[in-house]
Amino acid sequence: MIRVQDLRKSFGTLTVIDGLNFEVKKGEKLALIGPSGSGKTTILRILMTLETISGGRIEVAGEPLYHMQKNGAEVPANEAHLHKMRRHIGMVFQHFNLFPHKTVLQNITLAPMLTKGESRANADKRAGELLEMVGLSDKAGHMPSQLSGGQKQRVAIARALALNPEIMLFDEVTSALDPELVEEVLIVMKRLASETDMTMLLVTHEMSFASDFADRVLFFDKGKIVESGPPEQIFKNPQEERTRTFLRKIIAAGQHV
Ligand SMILES: Nc1ncnc2c1ncn2[C@@H]1O[C@H](COP(=O)(O)OP(=O)(O)OP(=O)(O)O)[C@@H](O)[C@H]1O
Repeated sequence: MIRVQDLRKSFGTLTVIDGLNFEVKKGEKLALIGPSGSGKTTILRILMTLETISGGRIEVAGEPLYHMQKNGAEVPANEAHLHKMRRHIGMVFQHFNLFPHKTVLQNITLAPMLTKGESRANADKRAGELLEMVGLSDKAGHMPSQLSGGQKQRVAIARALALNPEIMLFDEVTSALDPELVEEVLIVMKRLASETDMTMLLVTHEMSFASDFADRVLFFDKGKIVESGPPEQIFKNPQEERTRTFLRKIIAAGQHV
């Protein structure tokens, strides 16, 4: 579903991603973990086409994301191509990014109506189903300012799902929440992971969540994959010293892994 080959990304002289290779199969749930500043968010932003790349190649659903072949040469993808490719992917951000002057329902229906030309009736129906799935049927007419952080994040998840993406990207979706609100968002995401065949990539600092959610975990440091494997391997029997050092620090900070 996603193939990343020799990906490089620099911001000016700072190299953030340095020759990255990985694949994500259709339906796979992948967690990206690693120290702060190691480039995890940048990878999701690149997949969402919010950042350009400095080198390498990414394929999504068999098509290059950023570059298209023209007479045998690679040329940068144009806006129309990026627009088409973005339809495969939905993203949920750390800071919800809801439209503050729209109701919960309008937040969810806006994109399907504007970008897919869906009728209001169809968009409302689908939004109703999604609100039920995230446990917020009673909040359709509320404004975002009337919701808790956990509720806002569940609306953001419903909004991303409204475009029926095949791939969902979650960037530290619980790290801006008060601790007592984290669980309600994790429950929704675990349900999504177990009940749908969407391909999902999750960046998280919560190791127990990565462990419950993912089929496979990538431990990532300084723009490179250090170790990749099922959660039991990465958390219980890591093969690399850098992974062990990272996990020791996490445990010392009070987390269960
Ligand atoms: N737009 C930008 N301009 C310059 N530097 C950037 C930009 N975006 C990210 N960086 C830098 O790239 C590096 C990787 O950032 P990124 O946010 O991808 O890391 P991360 O692993 O997600 O970190 P965290 O876990 O703290 O969110 C950091 O050094 C960051 O300062």
